[in-house]
Amino acid sequence: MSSMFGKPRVSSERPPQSPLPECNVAILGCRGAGKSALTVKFLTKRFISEYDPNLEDTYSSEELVDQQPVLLKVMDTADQDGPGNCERYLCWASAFLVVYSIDSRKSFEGCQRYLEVLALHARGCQRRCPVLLLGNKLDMEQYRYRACGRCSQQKGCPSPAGSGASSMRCRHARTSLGCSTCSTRPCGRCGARQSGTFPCGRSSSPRSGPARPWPRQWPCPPTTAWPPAPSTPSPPSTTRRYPRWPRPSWSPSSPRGLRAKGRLPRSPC
Ligand SMILES: Nc1nc2c(ncn2[C@@H]2O[C@H](COP(=O)(O)OP(=O)(O)OP(=O)(O)O)[C@@H](O)[C@H]2O)c(=O)[nH]1
Repeated sequence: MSSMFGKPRVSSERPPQSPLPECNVAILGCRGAGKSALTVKFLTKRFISEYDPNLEDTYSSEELVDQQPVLLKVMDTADQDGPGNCERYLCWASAFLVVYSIDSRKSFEGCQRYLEVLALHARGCQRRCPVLLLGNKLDMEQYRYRACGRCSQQKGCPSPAGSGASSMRCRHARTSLGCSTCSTRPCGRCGARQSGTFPCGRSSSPRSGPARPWPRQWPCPPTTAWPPAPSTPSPPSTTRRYPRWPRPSWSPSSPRGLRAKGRLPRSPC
């Protein structure tokens, strides 16, 4: 049994005649939401920042799901302007991931159109496909728009309860989406950017800490939680499990793939 992505591989123990069950996952969302980054992170456990926004591809990886080996196929879509030509993934996928960036209200609102398309498709479809609404770029929490509770200005990504996720019958992955304070954001009513009490009278949460200029820097560099993308292939190390190159366990369906997207360094071989 060899190791792949830190998980045990079982392919060598499988009789050759029994094909793996397949699971097709389509990753949807507005441009820049981080779909490709998520895909790459999942496949390689690395964060790679360069990208070509116009490329779309499907990748496959053997994974363990409930202790069972599954051939997971991930379609990293690249719609130009919201859902279009949706048949290519509606008929193909058995699960959908609708991604938005927590620092972009526009990307969140863009998800609504995808969820509507999926809901429409589900109505005319016999099989039920799970849909997950996913808030991405959690390291950008400090730049996330938020609603001012006093002014009722909905500038930010709403909480899952108000997101419409339940009415769209999808799950909403919320890791840091909760609106705790907007003290580091301009107040929707008075425009002030400070902690404590705003000129309009709204108080900030004590959890907010010191005020930060907003935005401090844009675009935000990846935090330390994201390993920097090396420009050359990383040799396997004992502390970090980066895949060997070339990696046999997953592959883009076309030569364009991630490498063409600039997301993967070229193999040294
Ligand atoms: N800070 C931070 N940046 C991210 C994260 N995920 C993606 N990005 C950056 O966001 C930008 C867009 O990411 P992509 O993965 O290309 O987004 P996409 O949804 O695939 O965009 P399209 O290919 O245009 O559809 C890139 O500059 C990424 O480096 C994240 O979790 N944190």
